[in-house]
Amino acid sequence: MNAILHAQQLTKHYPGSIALDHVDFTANAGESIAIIGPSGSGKTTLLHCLAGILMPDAGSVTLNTPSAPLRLDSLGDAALSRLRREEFGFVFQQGMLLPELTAVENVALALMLNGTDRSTSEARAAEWLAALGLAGMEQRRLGELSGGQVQRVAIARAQVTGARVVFADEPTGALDSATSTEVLDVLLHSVAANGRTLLVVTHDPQVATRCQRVVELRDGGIVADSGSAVADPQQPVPATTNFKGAFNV
Ligand SMILES: Nc1ncnc2c1ncn2[C@@H]1O[C@H](COP(=O)(O)OP(=O)(O)OP(=O)(O)O)[C@@H](O)[C@H]1O
Repeated sequence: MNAILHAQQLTKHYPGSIALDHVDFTANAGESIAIIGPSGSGKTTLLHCLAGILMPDAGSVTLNTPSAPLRLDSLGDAALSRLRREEFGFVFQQGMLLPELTAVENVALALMLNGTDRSTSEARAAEWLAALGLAGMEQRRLGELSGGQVQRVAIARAQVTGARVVFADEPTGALDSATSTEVLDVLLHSVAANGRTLLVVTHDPQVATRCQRVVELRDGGIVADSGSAVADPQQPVPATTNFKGAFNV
């Protein structure tokens, strides 16, 4: 098993609450992992600590990179921002995309922030949008897209840079059930086709059922972990929708 992200004794306090209490956790390369648990159990705090968005009060997070293991707390702000831009992708319920930009500009921006020129970035972004079923919608602003289409834009943005780990927080939380299924299919297939690791915080049993591994939090601690089942990125995820495009753009 090839560990990609390792958390050791992660602890995070807020006034009046312990959001994370000495959590040990390892994500393996290519796994899709659902993080479930009641409201307030620490799911988002765990995701944010693993992604270097939030620094824990104690404990550490280590990302295994091809060159060497990197402890997130050993990096300065600039290095941490760069690592997040290059290695991590984010699909949140809202907030990661800019409404004043078009779909293609939103996706291309992730590449441009990493130094890729505009025309290359937009060409690559358009390929991703097409692979995720949004061909012909590249020039629409977010307000001209449905909720499910906006989440496809977010899924494209999260992966266009080649991020090795994708973090999602309630990616289907604002969608109806049929649209949730479609967006989930797009997310799981695109991540699997590219061999990425997916960590998804969810209240949606459908999301948890379709991930390879389920980790349950309660009161800031992991109380159940279905364990690493399949960590084979070549293994197809069962489809409920037919897709155009192989995703590995
Ligand atoms: N910025 C903050 N300030 C104070 N307390 C916080 C803050 N963020 C989280 N908490 C507290 O930390 C605990 C864990 O919160 P967290 O958001 O991680 O839970 P969650 O499982 O993601 O919840 P939900 O499912 O409702 O989103 C909760 O008790 C919460 O009130």
